[in-house]
Amino acid sequence: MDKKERIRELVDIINDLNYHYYVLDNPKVSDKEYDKLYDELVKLEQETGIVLSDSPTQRVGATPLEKFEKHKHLGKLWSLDKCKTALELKNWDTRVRRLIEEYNRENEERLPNPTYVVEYKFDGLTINLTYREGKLVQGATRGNGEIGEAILPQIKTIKSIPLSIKFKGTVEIQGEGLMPLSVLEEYNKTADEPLKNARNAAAGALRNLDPKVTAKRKLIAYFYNVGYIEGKSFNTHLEMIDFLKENRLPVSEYIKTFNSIDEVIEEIERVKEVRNTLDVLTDGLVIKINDMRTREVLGYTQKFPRWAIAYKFEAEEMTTKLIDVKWNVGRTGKVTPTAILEPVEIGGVTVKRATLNNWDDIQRKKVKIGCRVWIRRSNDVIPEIMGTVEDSCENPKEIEKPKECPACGSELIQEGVHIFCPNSLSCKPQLVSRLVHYASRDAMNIEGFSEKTAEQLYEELGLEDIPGLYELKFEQLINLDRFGKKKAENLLNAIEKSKNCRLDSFIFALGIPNVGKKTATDLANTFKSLERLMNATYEELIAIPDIGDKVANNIIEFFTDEKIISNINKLLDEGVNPVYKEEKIENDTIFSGKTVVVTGTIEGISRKEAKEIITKMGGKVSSSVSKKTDYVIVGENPGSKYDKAVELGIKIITGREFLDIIDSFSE
Ligand SMILES: NC(=O)c1ccc[n+]([C@@H]2O[C@H](COP(=O)([O-])OP(=O)(O)OC[C@H]3O[C@@H](n4cnc5c(N)ncnc54)[C@H](O)[C@@H]3O)[C@@H](O)[C@H]2O)c1
Ligand SMILES: [Zn+2]
Repeated sequence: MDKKERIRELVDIINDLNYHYYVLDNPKVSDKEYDKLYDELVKLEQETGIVLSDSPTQRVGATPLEKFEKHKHLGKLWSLDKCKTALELKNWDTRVRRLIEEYNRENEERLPNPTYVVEYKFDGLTINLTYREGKLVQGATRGNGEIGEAILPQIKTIKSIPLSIKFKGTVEIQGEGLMPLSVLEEYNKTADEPLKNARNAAAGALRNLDPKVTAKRKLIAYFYNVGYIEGKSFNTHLEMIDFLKENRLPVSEYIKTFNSIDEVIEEIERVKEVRNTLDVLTDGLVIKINDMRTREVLGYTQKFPRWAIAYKFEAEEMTTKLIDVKWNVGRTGKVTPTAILEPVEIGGVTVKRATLNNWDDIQRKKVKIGCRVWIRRSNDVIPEIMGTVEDSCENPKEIEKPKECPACGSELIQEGVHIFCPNSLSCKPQLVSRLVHYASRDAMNIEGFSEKTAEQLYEELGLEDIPGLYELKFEQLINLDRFGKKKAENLLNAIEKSKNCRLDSFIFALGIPNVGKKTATDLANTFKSLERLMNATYEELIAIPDIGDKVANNIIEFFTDEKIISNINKLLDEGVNPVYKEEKIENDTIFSGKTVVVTGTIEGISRKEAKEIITKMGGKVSSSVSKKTDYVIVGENPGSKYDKAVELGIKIITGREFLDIIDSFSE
């Protein structure tokens, strides 16, 4: 195919993708796949000089839907130029600086050196508010940048958007309507049709004809631009943001300025690490020139301003084909589906498997073998299937709900939305993973005990339960494949050693559903003995700060199961002896029995750590300085507590001295 034909083809493909994305709020491909086609088109247009009249590179967004009234924006809404690497960003900066220099050479009134404003690039639906005489009179989508859809009733459901403002002139304010990720997760737990991602969720909600539906989606919004204003102008972006704040529009707390592009690049690296902790979807950062006069000089292309650029992060969402679904049995007997995928790269990692929570989830997400599915992977989270790409199935095959255990063939039982293999005694994967968990480091810490060991013990020695571990004999082990004298002895010693264990480790080792290391420690600290924990009441459990209704019930049910009680008794009979050890508190240190206040930052140690150490050293940490205070530890940039300490003549310890004290304490 020659370049001209390919251009025609790409224009058609991209226009179709735009229609699904902007008009139907239901994209057919991931942004990464879209961007690849778009970049190819841009390159071909540059190479050939051919730009078709309906090329998507010449337009913003898409034509507004007929079902809404139209709104003509007073100031145009733009798209953003984008880059993905530090080098591309530097190239943009070089262009900006060159244009500034050219201007400065020819004009008396020089433009200032650029200051860069950095903001999150929110991934939701662009909205444009119109206020007249201090009243919110219109709210619209971006549409094609000049004409959008009027969706005022829908926009009014966003509670943080003020219906009236102090400023009385006509003004248009642009921002982004968003569905917080926590809201999306909550919504998807019970929705008949789960939403595939937060962007489509927000866009679909705002462009729903029924504002009641919009209201249920609990959207929020952030504003970042004044597109049109009567009788007022701003010298800088920051001034404009202050205007938005004064008029009580919701503005993101995150906004930073830098004087060099290298500092911006450092900031990008930093934000990449933390972006997964945000509760809203961001697909990058936007870098803007702060000075408004410079913006005027730099101007616009057909599609975007030259004074701003989006730095796009690695995509977290992709589409790929579902090849198969495998059902696996876990430690508790729960049988869960794993999706086997056509390998796909997401954020530099090749993803081949993803989780599907349960059979109901598969039904709600309309997932079938042979269809393309949406995968989301963010940092260390296990990849998850979010939904199916519409009209993407080739010979789709329904996923059947298993009736028998894939490992042992027992008839499965349904409990709520989950299915379980009831054969907890001799279903191999259940026993193997229980043994591995029991022996793991945070549990009984049996050194040298691997999954392979567990399988051998089960298959070759017929080990049926955890207490059986303590009856293993040297003669049995020595006969196992890959076991020598040394290895057999080591294993027996490690098993023997595990008998003297800490209560919290033992509780964790039991594998109570939803009781992790932290909860196990809380339980040990509260009940101080296994017997008291086994007899704990619901009220006692729920009174522990981090334990909720579900976990409390899990614990009670666990300790009423006769099989489990009998296993625990066997373990105790074998000599396992979990003891509760009080955290030892030193009573012979500089802080013993003293009241201590910490102020300012101490390098290399957090406030929380400092408090923990002082407590461990027998001191009492207080938050305010009074005559009863014995010591005030003063770090960098101390607050008024330092002045107060000086005024009351309280002994001061510097951050440096404190670090020395800790060092000599821990030696
Ligand atoms: N998957 C698909 O099928 C498909 C189809 C079309 C477009 N897209 C995606 O959309 C992108 C281009 O579309 P676009 O022009 O709508 O968006 P864009 O990525 O070019 O970004 C421009 C928009 O960013 C928003 N924005 C968020 N935070 C901002 C901030 N702090 N300051 C200024 N603006 C901010 C604004 O609303 C603005 O309209 C593509 O690169 C692609 O990833 C995907
Ligand atoms: Zn089974």
